[in-house]
Parts: sequence; C-alpha cells; structure tokens
Amino acid sequence: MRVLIALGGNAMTTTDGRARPGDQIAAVTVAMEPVADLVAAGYDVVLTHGNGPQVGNLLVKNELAASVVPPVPLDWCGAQTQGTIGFIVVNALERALAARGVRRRVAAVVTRTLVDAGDPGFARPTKPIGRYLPRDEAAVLVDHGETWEDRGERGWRRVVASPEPLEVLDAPAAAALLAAGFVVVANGGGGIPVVRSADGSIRGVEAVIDKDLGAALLGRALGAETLVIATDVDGAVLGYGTPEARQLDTVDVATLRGYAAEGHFASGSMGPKVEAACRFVERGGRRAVITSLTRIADAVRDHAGTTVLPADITREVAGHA
Ligand SMILES: Nc1ncnc2c1ncn2[C@@H]1O[C@H](COP(=O)(O)OP(=O)(O)O)[C@@H](O)[C@H]1O
Ligand SMILES: NC(=O)OP(=O)(O)O
Repeated sequence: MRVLIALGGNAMTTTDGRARPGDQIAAVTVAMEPVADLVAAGYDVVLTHGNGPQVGNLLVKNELAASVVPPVPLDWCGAQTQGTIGFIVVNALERALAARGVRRRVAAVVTRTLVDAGDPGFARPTKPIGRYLPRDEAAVLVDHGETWEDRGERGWRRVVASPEPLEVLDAPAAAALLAAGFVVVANGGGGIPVVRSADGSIRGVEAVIDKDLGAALLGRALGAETLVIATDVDGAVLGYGTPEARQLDTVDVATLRGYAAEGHFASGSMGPKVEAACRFVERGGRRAVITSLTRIADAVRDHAGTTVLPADITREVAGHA
C-alpha cells in the first residue's frame, strides 16, 4: 500500500518556531522512527514536509545580508529549504532503516509545483512563515513594508503570498525513483512555486505554497491510497481553544467541509490541512488522516487522530476533546 506522509514544518522544530539546526535534526530523527517501522513492514512510503519556519528564517538572513551578498528571491529560499530539510530527512531515515537491518535507499527530489500567475493569492498574503514576534516588534517590520498577522498566543508572524498548487511538475521523477525501489522525499514546502510562460518555459515566482495542499496533489499524482498529515496536535478540533473543544474522530468530507464553513479551522494552520484531506479523498484517495507526529504508524496501520473518508463510507463518529 502506498502512503504519503506530510511532516509539519512547525512539528519539526520547537514551539518557539526558531528552527535551530540541532532541534530540527532531533525532531526529524524522532519522526523517522515510525516511518522506518512502516517501510520495514513493507509499506510503500513517500514523504513530504513543511518549510514555514525554515523559509522564513532564510528570508530574514537574506534580507539582513543584502548589503553584503546579493539577495535571492523567495522561491530560491524555498528551493534551499527543500535541499536542507531533504538532506536531514534522508540522513535520519537511512539511519533508522539501517538500525532495522533494512537496505533501502532514500532520495530527496527538488520539486517544482505549477501555480497560476494570476492567482489572487499573490495580492493577498496568507501563508505564515518564520519566527513569532511580539506585537511591538512585528509593528516595526510592518512599517518597513512587511505583512504580519496576529497568530494568537504565540505572537505575530510574517505572512507571504500562497497561490493554489495546480500540478506537481516533478511528480514523474518521484514516481521513477519509487519504481526503482527508493523511499522518496518530494514536494517539500508544497513545492517550489513556478509559472509557465507563453513560450512554455518555467520560471520561479515569489511565494510559499501550503505543503498540505501540495501533499494532496502529490499524493494523487503518485497514486497514494492514504495521506497522513502529521503535525503537533492529535487531530482537527471543533471549538478549538474553547471549553467546548471536541476532537473529530472519523468524519466524511461533506460534514468536514460544513465544519470548515462554520469557521472551526484556522487559516494558515488547521484550515489547509482539513482542505487538503478533503481534496485528497474527493480526488480518489481512500482516506486522509490528520494526527500528531508520534501517531504516524497508528494512523497508517489502524486508527489515529482525525480520519477523513469519502461521503458514501462514513458519518461522523463523536470524538473527544
Ligand atoms: N480547529 C483546530 N484544531 C486543531 N488545531 C488547530 C485548529 N485551529 C488551529 N489549530 C492549530 O493548528 C496548528 C497546526 O498547524 P501548523 O502550525 O500549520 O502545523 P505544521 O507546521 O505542523 O503544518 C496546531 O498547533 C493548532 O494550534
Ligand atoms: N510550506 C508550508 O506549508 O510549510 P509549513 O507546513 O511548515 O507551514
């Protein structure tokens, strides 16, 4: 069975979102344990990952150093995070597989994802990236022309353009590596956003694609049956942060979309995960699961977190807070 596992960028760092190298390696090392168990058990695993904290940090470095070295565009920063995160995921997974006596090669693919140059997302930044700052520090950067948003108790966060992913252009390369027996890491950070010019050529555009929406697209392109969206909470919660909070257990797409329309899932965090789970299932995936990093193996083998199924298979089963 082919499974696509999407690792959250925030879940691969620490709660302060600072993404120190040691924290990232430690978190990825832990995350690869259940992944290695699944590969060892014969599951056909594809990995993708977020890059929100990392691409935001890179952008800051880039801007601070602009007077010394030439700045690079945001899509280059995205490509660089695919390289770095892919590197630590490949190292950690190969190590975990070797510890289990499993001889499998792991490869990370630099992956471009097509977007529409006219996407309204370019005019209205929605994707939170980088570190959290207190309101007064964010206000200074807003005065310098950046867009920042109040993200609740953790503070303010910079937001950038996030167009809809239309096609994972390098999915065929990932498919060829899978067919050759590799475990594949692909479409990190939702893919490097690119547009197609009138002459057919491809060029990068400055944006950060939502990795969960990218994962839904990649999952279907590669024929995955199950999508697991692994993050830092156990599942999608109704009334999140209120005394009435209730985690969804098993839910069909139509019911889940209804809850989304009622505003239960925050934009830029749980909202796109819910949308990605719905799209994956609507486009032929068997099931999508939103759960925590520690429950990846349970989600694939059995049941964990919030499971989203096609409308004709299920109705909501009451969960717990
Ligand atoms: N309704 C909700 N149910 C659960 N989590 C929610 C909800 N609304 C917002 N969240 C937030 O979504 C976060 C996970 O999304 P995000 O930070 O983007 O994760 P990742 O970086 O792992 O992709 C959780 O830490 C939680 O604070
Ligand atoms: N690109 C992206 O969605 O990254 P995060 O999951 O880290 O926010």
